[in-house]
Amino acid sequence: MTTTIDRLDEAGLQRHFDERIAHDQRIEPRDWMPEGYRRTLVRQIAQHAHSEIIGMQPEGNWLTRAPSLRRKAILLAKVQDEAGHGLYLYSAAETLGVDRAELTDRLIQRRQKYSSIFNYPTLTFADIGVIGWLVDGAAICNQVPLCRSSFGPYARAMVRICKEESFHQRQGYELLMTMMRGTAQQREMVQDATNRWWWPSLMMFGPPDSDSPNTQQSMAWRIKRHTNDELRQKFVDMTVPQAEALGVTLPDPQLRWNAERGHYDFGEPDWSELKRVISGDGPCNEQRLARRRAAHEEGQWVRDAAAAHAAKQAAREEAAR
Ligand SMILES: CC(C)(COP(=O)(O)OP(=O)(O)OC[C@H]1O[C@@H](n2cnc3c(N)ncnc32)[C@H](O)[C@@H]1OP(=O)(O)O)[C@@H](O)C(=O)NCCC(=O)NCCSC(=O)Cc1ccccc1
Repeated sequence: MTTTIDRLDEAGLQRHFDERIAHDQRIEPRDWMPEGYRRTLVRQIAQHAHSEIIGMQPEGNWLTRAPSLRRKAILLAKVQDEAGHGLYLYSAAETLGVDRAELTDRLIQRRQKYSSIFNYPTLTFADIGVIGWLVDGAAICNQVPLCRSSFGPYARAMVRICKEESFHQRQGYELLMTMMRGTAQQREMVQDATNRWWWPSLMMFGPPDSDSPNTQQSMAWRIKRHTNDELRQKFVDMTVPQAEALGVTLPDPQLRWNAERGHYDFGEPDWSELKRVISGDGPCNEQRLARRRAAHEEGQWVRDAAAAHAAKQAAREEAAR
């Protein structure tokens, strides 16, 4: 088999790749792949990794002010999980021949994006619950299909990430249930946080399909398995009954069940807001990137020490041979 592939010219390799995609077979790092496929994966996986790392900040904001030791331990574990997700994803990107340090530079220099959702502030502890419920809920909707993405390392990273995300979603919902059983002021906090995070959560799925330059090709390559609008609809359908069970109102007067379609109808997100936030003009963009840059610079001595240690170990092993 390998020798047959070795003898293929560029057109033959492309045909072989297309057949594997058509048969839902995984593409692995050493397989031939079109340059555009590699570039698209690096773009999406790196953005996803950056989102996990920047996504630690809004929740990290409440670590020192969690209302109990139990809530603090839960939040700390969640934020650490997000660091882990970032690391799996950077590792998956590295199998495509890019370097994690280079990807971090691209983020810090604003040459790569991260999810719009992490540019909104976390104003009260109810935001922590709503991030778990809505933001992790949206992340799960988007990422479960990515477990079947055509690129092996990305799909496999997603399996573990999704398991952890679903735990995150449940902890958020449980926190909100607890607050809803509390005082009137706590219930107001939950409603206020829901009002602020609902529309930004819908925007996490990206622009509408009619304005999404990458969807068609990414679907053809089976990197993405559903369009942005399909996933947004799935999220709305899944979330409305959860809001009812919780006792909060979703801030969309157009939200109603459409028996004919078998789905909820919902209002149009403000796409100009998504564009603004993506292009750097959201409420917290400056703060998030400044914090990431400072953490990177302050961590230089750790990277230097790790590199010096690795060099010393390698020299010792060489001497012992
Ligand atoms: C659906 C989409 C995000 C976008 O579809 P595509 O086909 O790739 O693009 P499309 O043509 O539709 O858009 C045109 C342009 O707009 C960009 N853009 C679009 N939407 C956004 C946006 N919302 N924010 C910023 N940029 C956005 C897009 O990159 C493209 O720009 P480019 O051409 O690159 O310059 C896809 O990349 C995906 O599924 N990614 C994997 C999932 C993922 O990354 N999840 C991360 C969040 S979950 C998490 O971290 C877990 C967590 C929870 C709680 C706490 C902590 C952590």
